[in-house]
Amino acid sequence: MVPGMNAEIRTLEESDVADWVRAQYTGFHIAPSADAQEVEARRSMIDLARTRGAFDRGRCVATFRSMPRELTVPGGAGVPASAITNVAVTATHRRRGLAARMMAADLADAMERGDVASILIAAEYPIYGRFGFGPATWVSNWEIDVPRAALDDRYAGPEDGGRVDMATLAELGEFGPGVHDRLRARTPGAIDRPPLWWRRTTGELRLHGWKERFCAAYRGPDGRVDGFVLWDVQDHPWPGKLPRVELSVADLTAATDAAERALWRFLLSMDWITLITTGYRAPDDIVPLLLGDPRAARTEAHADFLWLRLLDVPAALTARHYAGPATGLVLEVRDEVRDGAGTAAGPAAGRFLLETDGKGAASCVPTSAPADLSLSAADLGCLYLGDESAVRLAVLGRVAEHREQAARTADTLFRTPRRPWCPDVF
Ligand SMILES: CC(=O)SCCNC(=O)CCNC(=O)[C@H](O)C(C)(C)COP(=O)(O)OP(=O)(O)OC[C@H]1O[C@@H](n2cnc3c(N)ncnc32)[C@H](O)[C@@H]1OP(=O)(O)O
Repeated sequence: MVPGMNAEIRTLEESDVADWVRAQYTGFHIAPSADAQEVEARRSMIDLARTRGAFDRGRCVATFRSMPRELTVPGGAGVPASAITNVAVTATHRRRGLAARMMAADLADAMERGDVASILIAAEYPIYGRFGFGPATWVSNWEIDVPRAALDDRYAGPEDGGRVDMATLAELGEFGPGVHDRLRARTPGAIDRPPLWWRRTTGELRLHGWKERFCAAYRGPDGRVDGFVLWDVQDHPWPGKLPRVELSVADLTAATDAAERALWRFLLSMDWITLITTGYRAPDDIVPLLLGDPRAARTEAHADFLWLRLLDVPAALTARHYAGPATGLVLEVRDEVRDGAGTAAGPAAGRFLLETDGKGAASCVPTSAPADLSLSAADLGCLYLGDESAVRLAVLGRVAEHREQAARTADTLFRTPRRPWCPDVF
């Protein structure tokens, strides 16, 4: 018998937590010993009923957990999503179906709870497509050569009647959640930040790796905080007495367009700073276009970010808004769930009639009418938040058109004016 083939997969008991943390760290190549304080801190983050381990001869060899999150969809509504994280299989037990078995169990729980989708951030691209996930948002990270960049004159003026001030992390704890909720409401792909996120970011709870960051807030003309930015700075030896200081943006959250412009302008005009790393922004972030020379923003990374798996197609498609006219589109969705032992029809499988009212709203119900488009659940996951193009997937042969121009119609309905973006790693 190959070791681990018959490992027991189950949710955790209180007494399993330390062993589970060790296994998760081992899988992520983090030194495995965690002291009692760290185990206690990790315990405060997990829901035992949503945390699984695989146990071989009594030792935890694989980890998996999920958390509730509200995911913003086009139009601004939030849908209940299951956010999967901490998926790790110890190298001694890899490729024996443990991740697949834990995924099948977690997806079954999510369906039973009535979650509309499961979401995750994939460590590596090839892992999750087989489980019905598709990349639904992408990110770009730019490195800006600041001395070369210079602000475009059109944006160098006064800050729209508002002002930027430094803020303490304690102040961030007060105004931050409200600003972030306003950003979420206008950003498909964003998820809520639970109170623990704010406690860890502001240093109220200092876990392994915490460091103090700089923070500034933008107040609009009415005095309300409309945005904030958190950043780190790394100073290097100054060659020939010329500054060489790098600024890394950890979080730039703006609830208004003016706040977004003003905060970037603030960062780009700081003395000494020679390089700004933007962090993972939406690929259509405004920052390169604020520069007199957008080429001074070099794309360091452009990659998939939030992966999405639909669990309830009618609920998901009804919850979001659509551009375009009143029309109908019949989607045939292929879906299979693999659990390491075999395959079965997945929750997104079926044929669905999407009818839009031309004002944004839509209904979606199962139908037996002939399909206009057929595609996999993973590819519907790519289209759902508005980022991917059905026409592009049709060129690849991943979307099949059974009615002329059906992919074009899908794009008219599904695509969003600004690209969806998930600002959070989870
Ligand atoms: C949301 C997150 O937490 S992302 C973090 C994911 N974790 C990591 O990357 C940590 C390091 N890697 C690992 O811990 C493991 O290798 C995991 C979790 C990626 C996979 O766990 P395993 O138990 O080895 O996967 P499992 O045996 O269930 O594989 C299922 C299928 O996925 C495939 N697969 C698994 N991992 C990968 C991978 N990294 N790349 C390509 N294919 C993969 C397997 O080959 C298998 O394919 P098959 O069904 O055609 O035979």
